[in-house]
Amino acid sequence: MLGAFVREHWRAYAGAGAMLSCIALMTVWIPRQVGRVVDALVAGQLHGAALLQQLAVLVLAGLAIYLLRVGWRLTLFKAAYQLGARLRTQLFQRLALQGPAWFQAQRTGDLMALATNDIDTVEMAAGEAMLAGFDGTQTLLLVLAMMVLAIDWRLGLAALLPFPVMALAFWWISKHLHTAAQDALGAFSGLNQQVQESLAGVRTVRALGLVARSEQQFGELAGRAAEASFRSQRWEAAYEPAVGMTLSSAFAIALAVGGWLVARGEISIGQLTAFTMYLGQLIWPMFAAGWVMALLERGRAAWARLAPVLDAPLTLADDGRAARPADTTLRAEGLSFTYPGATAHARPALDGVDLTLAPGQTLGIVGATGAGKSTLVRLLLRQAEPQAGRLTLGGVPLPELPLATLRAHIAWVPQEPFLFSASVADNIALACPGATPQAIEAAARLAAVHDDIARLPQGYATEVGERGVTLSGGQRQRVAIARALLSQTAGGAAPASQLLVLDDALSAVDTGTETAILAHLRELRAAQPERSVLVIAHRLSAVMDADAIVVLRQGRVVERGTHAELLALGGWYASQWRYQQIEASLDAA
Ligand SMILES: Nc1ncnc2c1ncn2[C@@H]1O[C@H](COP(=O)(O)OP(=O)(O)OP(=O)(O)O)[C@@H](O)[C@H]1O
Repeated sequence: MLGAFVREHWRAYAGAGAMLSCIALMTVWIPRQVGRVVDALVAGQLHGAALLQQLAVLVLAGLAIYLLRVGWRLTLFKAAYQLGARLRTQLFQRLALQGPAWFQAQRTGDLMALATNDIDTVEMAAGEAMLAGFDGTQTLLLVLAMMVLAIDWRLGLAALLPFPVMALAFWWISKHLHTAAQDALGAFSGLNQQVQESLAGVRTVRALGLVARSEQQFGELAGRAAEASFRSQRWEAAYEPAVGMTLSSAFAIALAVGGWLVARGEISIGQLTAFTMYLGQLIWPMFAAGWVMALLERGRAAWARLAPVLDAPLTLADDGRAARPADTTLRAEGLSFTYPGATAHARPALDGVDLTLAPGQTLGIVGATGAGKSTLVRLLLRQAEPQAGRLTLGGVPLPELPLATLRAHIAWVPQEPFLFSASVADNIALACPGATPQAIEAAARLAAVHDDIARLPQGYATEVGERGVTLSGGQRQRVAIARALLSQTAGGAAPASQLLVLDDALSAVDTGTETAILAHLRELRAAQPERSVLVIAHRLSAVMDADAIVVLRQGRVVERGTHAELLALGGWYASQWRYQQIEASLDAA
């Protein structure tokens, strides 16, 4: 991935490399020139305008180095930031393709940390580290060549004696830094997870009086993250003393051996001056080496966390190519599903379910909690694949349809709908961005939420979601119903969906509102006779007018028929109906 990125942006990398080469050449030229100037001064051959000219050339060279340094950074960082943006997009695309089974095994905080912290770390490794590594190595080789070849090889070799020890120290530090960096990134992820959970559950935490415990937990995690970062920084900091000690030993050796060579007349004072300047120039490559190693180790640790997510096999295949069938009969045949991770003797969530929903019909699904109703919807939306049996739309098995086709066919209202941080109107028009205000209001009226919206401070323009007004559970459900109904009626860019799925979507509204919404749905169906509705409900009044009702118990169909037939059957439905009727009359009293 990194290699491919560098190849693609070779111009930026080559440009930055060329600028760095110019810098390195000028950098090694300067001491040599200073040496010459010193020797000429000592010999009394340089003064007046000639001296000023030499000094001006040196200053200009310094200025050119400065400008080139700015240039390479700008060129390269642009490329590195592009890498960051690319990685983030790739991560997001990958996440969008994953099915719920994959998300169940992930922690939100980890994914957020990957998208921010880990990608930043990889970005640093690809930008600064790569070029500083190149620059450091180049400067090191040039400076060494000048020291050994252009000044005196004996002096060069003697001064370099402490360097192998430093290389050994670097290797040892990097080994520890890699582990420490991995721990630090992991600890940051854990902290992120805690922030995410605490904020999402802040009301529950407060209501249960768990603020102190939550604070303590957070404090502990923050402490652990800080400690892990500190450990990693401590290893990083160990590079500096290693460089410092090596260079001071090298300076001591250079002065001793160099002084002796000058005394014997084998090198000039100017050459010794140049040599010590070269030694000083080794500071940057040495520090660069430590710094680059630290960045690369951190980058490698981040990449090791990022790569498995980018390469994880998709849990949801989207390779169906069938066209949208003309006949939209939905059929389940022998449908069975067991949740992954369920114990061997656990009952399947769905067990040999057969049902049919013809175009224009309404099918009600009822059953006690845990009977498998929501699981059926999950399979219908292909959030999971059945282990046995199949679901077909117009005879076409669902996996043979492109996911986009299937999802455009279904308008789904989940039990707990999500509202985005946007206006009510935008939330309703989520699936049909081009919908007119009139169409949005019509959908809101059908979902019996128009009056509630009209009472909001800015009506349809009121911001809701995390950053806006908090709507009640029932209002949220009705906004979601309006959203689904709009996607069934409004033209917009997307094709109108044909199947409305209400997954216990009326649970939080009162019986009167439920009756009003169901009456609207009936009117709508009369106008659009080919549309079908799947109603999942606890409250039987929501399905009593359905063309057929299926009762699930422990994943199996135990009763089926119309409301009247089921009452006559005298089974679960009939007793549940009686019970709910009594409950309703008690509520009314
Ligand atoms: N993500 C999951 N992992 C494992 N088991 C699950 C999962 N979701 C549901 N189940 C189990 O599958 C069975 C059917 O659950 P499902 O949610 O379909 O029931 P339901 O009829 O929709 O219930 P409710 O009316 O309470 O929403 C239950 O035994 C439940 O414990």
